[in-house]
Amino acid sequence: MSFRLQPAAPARPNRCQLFGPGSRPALFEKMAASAADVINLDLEDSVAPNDKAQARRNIIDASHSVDWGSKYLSVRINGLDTPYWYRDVVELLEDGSERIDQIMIPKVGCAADVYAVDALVTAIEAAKGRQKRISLEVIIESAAGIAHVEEIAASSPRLQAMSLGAADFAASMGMATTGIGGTQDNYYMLREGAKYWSDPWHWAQAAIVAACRTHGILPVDGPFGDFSDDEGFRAQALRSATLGMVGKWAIHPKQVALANEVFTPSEKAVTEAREILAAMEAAKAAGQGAATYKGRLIDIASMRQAEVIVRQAELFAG
Ligand SMILES: CC(C)(COP(=O)(O)OP(=O)(O)OC[C@H]1O[C@@H](n2cnc3c(N)ncnc32)[C@H](O)[C@@H]1OP(=O)(O)O)[C@@H](O)C(=O)NCCC(=O)NCCSC(=O)C[C@H](O)C(=O)O
Ligand SMILES: [Mg+2]
Repeated sequence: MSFRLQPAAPARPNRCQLFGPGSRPALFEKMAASAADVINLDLEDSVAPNDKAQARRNIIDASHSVDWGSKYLSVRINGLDTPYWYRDVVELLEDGSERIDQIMIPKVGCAADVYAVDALVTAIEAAKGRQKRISLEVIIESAAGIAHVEEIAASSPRLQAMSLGAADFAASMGMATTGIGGTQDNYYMLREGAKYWSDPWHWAQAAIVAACRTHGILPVDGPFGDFSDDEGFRAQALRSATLGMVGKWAIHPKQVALANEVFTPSEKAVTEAREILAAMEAAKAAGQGAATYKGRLIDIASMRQAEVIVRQAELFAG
């Protein structure tokens, strides 16, 4: 372990982030009633330019009128390259209720993007005497974003979560696909005439997880566009969970249960993790640093792995 300890990410459930356009207020009550841990009301790409001002008003009104229960309530503002973003922040925090928890910044390309939003949020909070400190989340969805991912993860004490935005990421990278996440037909290895598909999102996800874990940020997988493909969503989510991501976006309500299922450790996994911890406690009491569990090696590092699963299970139980 480095002399500098790895900080813990915020201890709150973030298995599923359900998105809905700010221009469709009829969806808000349904979103609030869903089983998603986080709600993302969108002012950015799902809202047409002519609807931006009304969408802001809809979200502000809903922050007062809708019962969001225990949901973590996040609003995605417009990108810093647009004329909309500063009004998004100003109006949301001047007129929106204290129920708003988080602002999501899209297309972040460098730490200064987060700094700019942080400065504006800080000024408004002080001027308006807001009681709740707004947190930030960012989307890595450009070549610049992934190139600067570590400095972005370190950019602000307000930063709590970071997502991969597969659609804009693919566009910015010039990737030859219109798919939003998932298996890409042309990304395969060939051996003796058989195709073996590989995962073009893997390296960006791994870079995001490493940056997030270094700085105590929640790494989240973004959208899976084909909401008619449950198995495709599940496969993508399982890969993300295996890499260390804590949750995934839902762009349609039918994806919420899938994300919750994948990012909640199964009873079998939790039982196994507890058994590993017990076996290692017994080994330590006997003066040993390693032991055998179901025919395989376990040691002190296995305890740390098992603790990750037990901590997750405890988070969702309570
Ligand atoms: C994708 C949708 C446009 C589909 O909407 P719709 O045609 O209304 O869907 P259905 O008829 O299948 O709906 C069935 C019922 O579910 C309700 N519904 C629909 N969407 C939602 C929702 N988001 N939350 C809650 N409830 C929802 C319908 O009202 C129906 O209810 P009922 O009639 O009572 O049965 C739509 O789902 C949608 O707009 N999704 C979100 C789109 C969005 O926010 N996109 C932005 C995030 S993705 C992105 O930005 C890309 C990223 O940045 C990147 O670069 O990768
Ligand atoms: Mg995007």
